[in-house]
Amino acid sequence: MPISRRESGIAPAVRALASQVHPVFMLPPVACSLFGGVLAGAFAPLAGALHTTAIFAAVYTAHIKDGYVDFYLRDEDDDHPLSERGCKAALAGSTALFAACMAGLWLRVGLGAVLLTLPTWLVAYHHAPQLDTNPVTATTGYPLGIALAILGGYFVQAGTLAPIAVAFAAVFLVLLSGVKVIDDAQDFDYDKSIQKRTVAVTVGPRRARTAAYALMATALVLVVALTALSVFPPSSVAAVAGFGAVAGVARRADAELATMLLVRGSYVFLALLLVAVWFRPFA
Ligand SMILES: CC(C)=CCC/C(C)=C/CC/C(C)=C/COP(=O)(O)OP(=O)(O)O
Repeated sequence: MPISRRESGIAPAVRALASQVHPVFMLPPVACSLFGGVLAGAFAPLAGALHTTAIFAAVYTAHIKDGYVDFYLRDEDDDHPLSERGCKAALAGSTALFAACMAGLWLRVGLGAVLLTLPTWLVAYHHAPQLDTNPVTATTGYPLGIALAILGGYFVQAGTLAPIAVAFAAVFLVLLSGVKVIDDAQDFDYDKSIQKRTVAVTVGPRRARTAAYALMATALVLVVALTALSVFPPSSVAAVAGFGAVAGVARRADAELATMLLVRGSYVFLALLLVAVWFRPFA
């Protein structure tokens, strides 16, 4: 049985496997792995490459498994580029790549790096059909992966964790959970029809919006508190002001436009925080 569900041959197989690489979802965790490393100061390329590849393999695993479950087990999707065998082969391949990176990190950095990175694969592999059936784990899975990517990226360079890395991980876990609630609200009607329990389906779109903006506000307050505690430098408030302004506009938009604004706002937020920490302009 071929890898592609449509045609046999190497080129269709490669195209089908490549179709499951979603840059919009995959670039942020990979960037966060690198960002964690940059945050640590000195950057060892081999350890950085092993961690970044492991994070890519984890997110790829999540997408392959989610696509397989949605199409072959739940009959939710109309089409899927990979055959059943293709899904299983891709899962085995991404898991083998992840395991090879774990072995490399163990040898190069130590057990701590493995213990901080392994949960990304566990969360990814169990996203569907286990974690995506509960509104809390369906919402926090991807943000948790991002937070772990920052922590692991830092650890593989520094050999330890520091308050600044934990602070970044916590802020992004809370902020992106808020963004994910708005993102999921876009599919409210469809998710309700298939009884997919997102936050919007579980508590209703209005309360989901309130919860989402409360989570984002909590992340911004956390940055201010961590600035007051000197974990973040004073100029970090610029990131709070930047994201706060975007969130203010998004609040008046529909779920689709709000998601687009908030995702871009998250990139600006990360960039402003990075500039604040890296250059410490008012230090
Ligand atoms: C390192 C890292 C970031 C790990 C986290 C991995 C993780 C949990 C990714 C989720 C990616 C995914 C399949 C999103 C779509 O699911 P959905 O259920 O929201 O949407 P869908 O099933 O309707 O497509």
